[in-house]
Amino acid sequence: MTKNADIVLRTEGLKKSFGSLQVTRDLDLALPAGARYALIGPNGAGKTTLINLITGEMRPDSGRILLEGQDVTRTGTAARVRRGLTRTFQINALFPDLTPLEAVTLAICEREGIAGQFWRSLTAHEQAISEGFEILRQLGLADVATKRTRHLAYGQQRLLEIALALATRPKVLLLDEPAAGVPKDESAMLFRVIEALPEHIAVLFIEHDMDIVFSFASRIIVLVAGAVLMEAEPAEVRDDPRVREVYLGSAHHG
Ligand SMILES: Nc1ncnc2c1ncn2[C@@H]1O[C@H](COP(=O)(O)OP(=O)(O)OP(=O)(O)O)[C@@H](O)[C@H]1O
Repeated sequence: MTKNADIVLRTEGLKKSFGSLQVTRDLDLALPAGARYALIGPNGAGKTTLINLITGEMRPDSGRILLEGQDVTRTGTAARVRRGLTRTFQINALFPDLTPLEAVTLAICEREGIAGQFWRSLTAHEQAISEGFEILRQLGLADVATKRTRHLAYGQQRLLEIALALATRPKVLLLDEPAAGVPKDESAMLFRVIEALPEHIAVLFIEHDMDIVFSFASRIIVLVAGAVLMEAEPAEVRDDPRVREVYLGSAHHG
């Protein structure tokens, strides 16, 4: 069992309905530091809704969300990001005409509250630039740091989204289909980078490709109709007859 103190993100009894449709049913999750957890489940299981609830884009009908033991259920999205709860989206939302270095540096300046302050000492900006370059290097994007984003391969663009998320200094990183639209050979590369992110960051990712899930997740949470069917290590999930029946049996999606 993971010690209580190691849990970075916890949800308790989360519930959300859209009209009569219960999309999140009494959901209890616990994400320890260093987690590389996959969230899987058939289409409509409520995966994206769960991420939206955790980040604050949606309010739960009841239940609590705890970040490092602090209740953030009523905290706004931006404040959650400042406290280390960050996500990426399924849809690419990058600025095509900025270079990766410009975009990441800008994100760091935003974090530091020095964006747009040209009178600020140059040192502050220089620090932001070198931190930005370091993040890009970590993600294998150093070679394209000064290319315009529109000229990057799609897999590199998805990595840049993760770089922008890292610029917020996350403790919890929620990745909604980070490899969506990326060719299969590039998606394994992308997940190797995710796997190698700093140890202290807890990662929860939604992914439909089971090869990827079984290779890169340290644990898998299986969501069916808004409830956790099981949470276990990949081998156990793979062998579970309920998962085969409910999820893998209906795997013609994504
Ligand atoms: N804003 C909304 N209003 C009404 N219904 C919604 C809303 N958002 C999601 N739903 C419904 O809630 C259910 C869960 O949706 P959600 O997108 O969370 O599932 P998912 O597991 O992420 O699915 P997918 O794998 O297709 O992305 C679906 O039936 C969806 O139609």
